[in-house]
Amino acid sequence: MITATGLSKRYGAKTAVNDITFTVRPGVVTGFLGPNGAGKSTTMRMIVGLDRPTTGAVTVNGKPYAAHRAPLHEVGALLDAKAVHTGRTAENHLLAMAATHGIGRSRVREVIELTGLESVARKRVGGFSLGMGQRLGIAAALLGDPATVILDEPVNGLDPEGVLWVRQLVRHLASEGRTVFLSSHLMSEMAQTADHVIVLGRGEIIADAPIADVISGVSRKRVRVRSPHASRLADLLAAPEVAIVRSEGGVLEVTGHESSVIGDLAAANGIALHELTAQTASLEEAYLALTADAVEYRTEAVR
Ligand SMILES: Nc1ncnc2c1ncn2[C@@H]1O[C@H](COP(=O)(O)OP(=O)(O)OP(=O)(O)O)[C@@H](O)[C@H]1O
Repeated sequence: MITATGLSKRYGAKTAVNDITFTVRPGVVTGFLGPNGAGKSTTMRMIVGLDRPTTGAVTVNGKPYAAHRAPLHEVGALLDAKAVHTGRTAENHLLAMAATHGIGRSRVREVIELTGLESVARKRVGGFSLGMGQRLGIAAALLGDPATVILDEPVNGLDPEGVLWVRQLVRHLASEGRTVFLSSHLMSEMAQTADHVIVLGRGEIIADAPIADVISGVSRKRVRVRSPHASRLADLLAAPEVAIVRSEGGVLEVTGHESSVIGDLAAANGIALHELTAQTASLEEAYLALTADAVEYRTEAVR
């Protein structure tokens, strides 16, 4: 369990994280989403004591990270996969970490197998691909068999098989009752992996809910209508809160009316409908809608 209360981090005049309060619960996968610079990494660094909060506090399993006597058994974190001594082999890197906690060689072998690193375990980390580095970072995070696992962008650099592997691994870890907190930019990936999401924008929480609620909560439902009398129907549907986009073939994309309202209105006016389809927004659309005002580095549309 991770509990943050009124957590803020300022770097000089820059507020990276602004008074956030949240709980990451055991037994579910919680995704941490947000545009670049939203404050995800800063928050994760504060959770594991690598950054000191300017105000507020964060605890893991009831205590600040640094107050745990054997932190690797409490929290396993992958924060920067490149933060490894590149001259060491993967196995020696894990053995060195294990030695700090009296963790035996057999557990090192176990995490090497679990992360599919057997064939490269005796190779120097300096020559690793990004994907291998990610696997090694995950192996290190799991070394102490921790109750809480924090992974910053774990699928970054992984091939499709690796992405699937991470998804299955985190779901498995949650099913064992662990607290799993992972950040990602890949909304589609999160939709298939996380049960719950916390969305950060400009250092503030803009959503903290089950993933299905986030999708349905922010998206105004769109209805696709096709009719040989599209123009007449569009006139009838027009209202201040209603947006209608017309396209070829008598198709209207209507936002602001339920499909039942559109169907009833068409029937009452003797207008035939050839199609009436309610469209649900994807997680990607929901995310873009949520973070539209919170994107720090917006890419202007090319004219
Ligand atoms: N050491 C630092 N000194 C000054 N500013 C910092 C420092 N670390 C982070 N920031 C700023 O704080 C903000 C939040 O950064 P952070 O890396 O936490 O965001 P993020 O959501 O993890 O983004 P990304 O997805 O790009 O990694 C950014 O504006 C960043 O420039």
